Amino acid sequence: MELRLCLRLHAPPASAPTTHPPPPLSPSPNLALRRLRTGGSCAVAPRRHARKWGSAVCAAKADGAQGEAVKERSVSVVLLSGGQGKRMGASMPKQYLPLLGLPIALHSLKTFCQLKEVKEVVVVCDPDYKDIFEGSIENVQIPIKFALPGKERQDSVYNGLQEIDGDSELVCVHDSARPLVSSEDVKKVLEDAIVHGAAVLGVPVKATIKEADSNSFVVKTLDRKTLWEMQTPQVMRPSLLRDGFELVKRDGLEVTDDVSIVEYLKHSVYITEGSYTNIKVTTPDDLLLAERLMNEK
Ligand SMILES: Nc1ccn([C@@H]2O[C@H](COP(=O)(O)OP(=O)(O)OP(=O)(O)O)[C@@H](O)[C@H]2O)c(=O)n1
Ligand SMILES: C[C@](O)(CO)[C@H](O)COP(=O)(O)O
Repeated sequence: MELRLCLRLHAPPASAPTTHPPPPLSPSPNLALRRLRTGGSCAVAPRRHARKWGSAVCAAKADGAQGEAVKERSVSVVLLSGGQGKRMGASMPKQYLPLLGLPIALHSLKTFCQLKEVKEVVVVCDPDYKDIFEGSIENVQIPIKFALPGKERQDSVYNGLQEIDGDSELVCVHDSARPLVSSEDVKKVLEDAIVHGAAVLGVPVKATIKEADSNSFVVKTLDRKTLWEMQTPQVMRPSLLRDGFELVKRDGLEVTDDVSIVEYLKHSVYITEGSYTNIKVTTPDDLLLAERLMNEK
């Protein structure tokens, strides 16, 4: 499918190469450091071989098994574009700021529209910004639908979920503020979601993380090799998200990501190892970093 972006707000970007860096197969710098500290041999299993922690969350592939095929046109994408971007402090919501000449939100829209697995995209956005999406992509063969944003991110996800096709096998929730997600990583997380019912892109935490009390005293140091930073897409069977939302709403729970809703159902969630480059543009420095990473793509 040939896609051509025709922008009303900004000129189209110069055609960029579509190759992506390979997924991070080599151990993280932290792992290398821990190797050094233990005299060269690896005292901990590489993170991609980590297996299980907590009650309901499993870590990324241990056996290198191939993911299951995701059927063509079986996935509904909910593209979240309903935030205000307060931390960015710009004159418009951050997802509409230009990144290499294209509004941030259109970068991932383009990525999803190019995937044969995707049957539709539900854009959750303020109606004032609908025209940024409408007609932004020429020759697109899937419907672009719209839903209204809610007060919090989870309310926007709920509204988007109401608009998806009833026959979809997976719902794939993505922050439009993550313009750098690669189609390879999206495909991996879709495959894992088909196998496990729910999967999320994540990367091993690089920092040392401590829990503190309300007086800023350390309570404990968390075991870094069990910690992953969550990204989007977050993908699950639609029934899991619907059932989860019922419980979450009943119990008045606030969540900051979507698989938390599935975890609340006590259903397992698989972490698909993603890329550190899949950053969320949150503050002005992220915009500079995103520009640089996008140029290197
Ligand atoms: N009520 C909301 C809040 C957030 N989002 C979307 O969820 C993603 C992640 O949220 P975040 O980065 O926190 O965006 P904002 O809420 O816009 O940022 P801020 O907290 O700085 O206002 C973004 O793509 C944002 O547009 C949304 O659709 N509806
Ligand atoms: C879902 C998420 O992108 C995972 O990292 C993130 O939690 C959403 O952003 P927020 O800034 O916490 O609303």
